[in-house]
Amino acid sequence: MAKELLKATDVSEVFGGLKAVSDFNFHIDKGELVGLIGPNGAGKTTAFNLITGVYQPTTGEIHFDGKSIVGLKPYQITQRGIARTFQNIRLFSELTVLENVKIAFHFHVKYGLLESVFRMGRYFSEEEKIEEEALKLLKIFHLEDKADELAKNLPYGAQRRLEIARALAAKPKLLLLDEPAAGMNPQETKELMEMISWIRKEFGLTILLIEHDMSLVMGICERIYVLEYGMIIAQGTPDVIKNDPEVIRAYLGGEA
Ligand SMILES: Nc1ncnc2c1ncn2[C@@H]1O[C@H](COP(=O)(O)OP(=O)(O)OP(=O)(O)O)[C@@H](O)[C@H]1O
Repeated sequence: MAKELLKATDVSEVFGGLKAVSDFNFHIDKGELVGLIGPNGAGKTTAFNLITGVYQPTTGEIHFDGKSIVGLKPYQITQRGIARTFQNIRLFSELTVLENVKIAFHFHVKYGLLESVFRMGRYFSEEEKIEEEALKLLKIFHLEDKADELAKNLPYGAQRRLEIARALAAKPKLLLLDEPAAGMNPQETKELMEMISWIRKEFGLTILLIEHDMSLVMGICERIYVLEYGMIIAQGTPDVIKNDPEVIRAYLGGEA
């Protein structure tokens, strides 16, 4: 059996009087592709914000790779190996497509200040390596022809793909995708699904995704958690979820 990579135990998050996430217990094993679904306001993005250190849990524990990550800052959690994309795309809009990916790589390079000032030695070889790796990622996401365009000038679907490419530049073990297919047409969504499956294998990733597009969730996730009012009301394989009466009631508006 695969080893647990992420585990949340009795996690709650209270905003004022509202329990946005309540007694959240879940786990993701290494290599799994797991979906997190639920109606608007169910607490999905709050769960992502708790995992990535944007919020601290009011109560409960979160372990990543066997160690607690509660209390760590978002950048420390990125360094531990968790990267994410956002529901509202957050790119450096005035930078080029290539620069957006190269910036993320820079978190991982090791060269001293003097070397970078004088642009000598290791700096050059690191820069060349970064550019090469960034271009490789752009190719995976069919963005290599757009490398020199400003990020803001890309069509919406391409901006979403660029966000994933940038997240991968942080070399994560766990990738969190917040509505990656939002705003995409069916053809773009289909291509995105193939890309997600491919990068998982290629990079040995574990993936947790929030998505409203049921064809995507049911098509690629092995396991799904369903949230309603901050609580997990169901979990299981796509077949189990599709036929769960609680899910049909809560999420699909009563239609079988
Ligand atoms: N920073 C905050 N302060 C106060 N309330 C918040 C905060 N963040 C989220 N909430 C509330 O917590 C609840 C869960 O919100 P969240 O954004 O996590 O839901 P969601 O499942 O991601 O919804 P959607 O599908 O609409 O994105 C909502 O009632 C929301 O208004």
